[in-house]
Amino acid sequence: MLCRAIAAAGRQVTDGGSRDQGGGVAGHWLFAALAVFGVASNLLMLAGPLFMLVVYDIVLPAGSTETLVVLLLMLAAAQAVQSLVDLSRSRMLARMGAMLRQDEIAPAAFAGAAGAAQSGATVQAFLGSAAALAVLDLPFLPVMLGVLFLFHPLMGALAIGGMAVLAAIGGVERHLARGPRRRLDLAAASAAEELARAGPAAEYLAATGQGGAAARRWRRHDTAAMIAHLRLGDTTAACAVASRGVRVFLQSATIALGAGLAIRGELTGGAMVAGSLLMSRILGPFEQGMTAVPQALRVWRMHRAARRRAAATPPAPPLPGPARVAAEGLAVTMGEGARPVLSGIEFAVGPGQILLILGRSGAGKTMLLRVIAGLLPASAGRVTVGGGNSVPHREGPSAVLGYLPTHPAFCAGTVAEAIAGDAHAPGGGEPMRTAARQAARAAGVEMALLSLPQGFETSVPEAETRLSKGQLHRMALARALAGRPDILLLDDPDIAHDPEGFAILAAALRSARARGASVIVTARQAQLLPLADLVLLIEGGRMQAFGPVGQVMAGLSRRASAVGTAAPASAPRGEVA
Ligand SMILES: Nc1ncnc2c1ncn2[C@@H]1O[C@H](COP(=O)(O)OP(=O)(O)OP(=O)(O)O)[C@@H](O)[C@H]1O
Repeated sequence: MLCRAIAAAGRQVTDGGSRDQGGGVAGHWLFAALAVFGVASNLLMLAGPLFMLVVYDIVLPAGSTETLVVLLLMLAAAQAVQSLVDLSRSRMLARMGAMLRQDEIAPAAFAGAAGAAQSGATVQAFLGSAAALAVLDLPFLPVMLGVLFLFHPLMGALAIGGMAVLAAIGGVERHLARGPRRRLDLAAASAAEELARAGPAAEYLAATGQGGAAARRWRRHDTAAMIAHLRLGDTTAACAVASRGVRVFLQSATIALGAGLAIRGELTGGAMVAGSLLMSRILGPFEQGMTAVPQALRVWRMHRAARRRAAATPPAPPLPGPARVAAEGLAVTMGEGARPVLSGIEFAVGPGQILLILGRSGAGKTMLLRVIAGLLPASAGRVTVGGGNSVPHREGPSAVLGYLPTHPAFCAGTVAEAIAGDAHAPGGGEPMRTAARQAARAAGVEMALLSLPQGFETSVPEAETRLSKGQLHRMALARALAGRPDILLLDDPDIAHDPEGFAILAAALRSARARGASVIVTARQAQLLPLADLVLLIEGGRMQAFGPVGQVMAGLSRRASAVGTAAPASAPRGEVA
């Protein structure tokens, strides 16, 4: 049974885990084997006390050396079997941990993989530890306790009293450690954040000489963490010493109690010694179990939360129709009771149309693009991406979507993979490299990328140190264009800010429109207006106007001349007023 369980679990782990077939079978075998082996291990635990009982009460009075040798051999065999059984239980639990870890990580989207990997690693580490075995052994404690009661009720009562004292010490420890543990977590997190920020800010810190202030702040947090760590250590050490003292004393107290009962003829000498051994086999696992159970509950809650997160992110459905993006009564609120950062947004962009979203800094342009890209949920209304409209908020896979975020960043890999790896996954290879070259050409960055040490095969981290900010931005535009996406979302493409870049962007937008893509671009300035078919004006998160460019501009001009001022966004290259 053990071999089948471990082999099935091992197969599942190495195969990448098909939970429906091999995974489920392996899980059932493991549970069954764990239960059987748990019973066996705990029954074998009684071999030692039984040996004492027989030696003191039968072998010594009979004076039989042969019986003593046979009993000793039987005890050695029992303990060898118990060691094997416990080793097998540890191995089964470790494999169960690996299966659960795989369960958590497999469904996680790559973007959320860090959280899943962390919780998966915690689950695996717990199940591979002695604490997990201690939890599994807890249900067998009443059996041991029952045997002690059989020896004599007073011995059982002493064990229960000892367990109550150990539980009280555990409770005091939890109470005293709560404060230092909270302070330690806070200070350690602040120190880690200070260090994490020092990396990206290294140039600023060096140039302005503020490394001293940052270092002082980090040292303050680190010192607070160190002090809290010391206090926590003092508390746990004191409680551990007290627990150990109680356990050792109780073992001697059992002997004393047994001796007293033996003097009164209520207990045999063998039961006295066996009872003392049994007492240590009860109190040790009980003490371990007290710290292991809260740990197990924390790990279980973490695992359940990870499974819920995985279930809450189903794969995107296929694009149901032609490229089209529309919003109806869309609103976005960040946090409970907060003012909406977007409200009353309504628009529709068809295939082969370019929509320009214009607004001042902080108007809500990025928020709107993020909702369309499926990165932010709408709190009211809906956005449909593609031809369908049955799913509220958003539908459509991101694979057909080209996206240029405000602060583009790239995953590790080569430049070619960074640009076209997703558009051509899982194929990769030559088609991917060709697509990367074409997209880079369209974004005006091909020559810069070819001049890198290994051209398009240069690693992204190296390219990032060798390319200018503008070139990296163009590389991000190339990534958005790669694979000729049906829907193209460009957030404030700063390539538009110089004449050469403007011409490149204009050509890329016209080409996307010509092949029937729906294009949405955000900007603070109006110089992209001549390229657009539609314009959406936002102010303070609210839609001011939407429609064909000529119509919206004419409306603005009429409104402006009615109040005797110039039209705000009508100046082709002026900032939106
Ligand atoms: N996480 C957040 N929580 C609460 N409010 C936010 C959050 N992120 C952004 N905002 C607010 O939402 C509003 C719109 O922000 P958004 O980034 O969409 O502006 P924008 O029009 O793109 O500006 P810019 O042109 O400067 O990039 C801003 O007032 C901003 O302060």
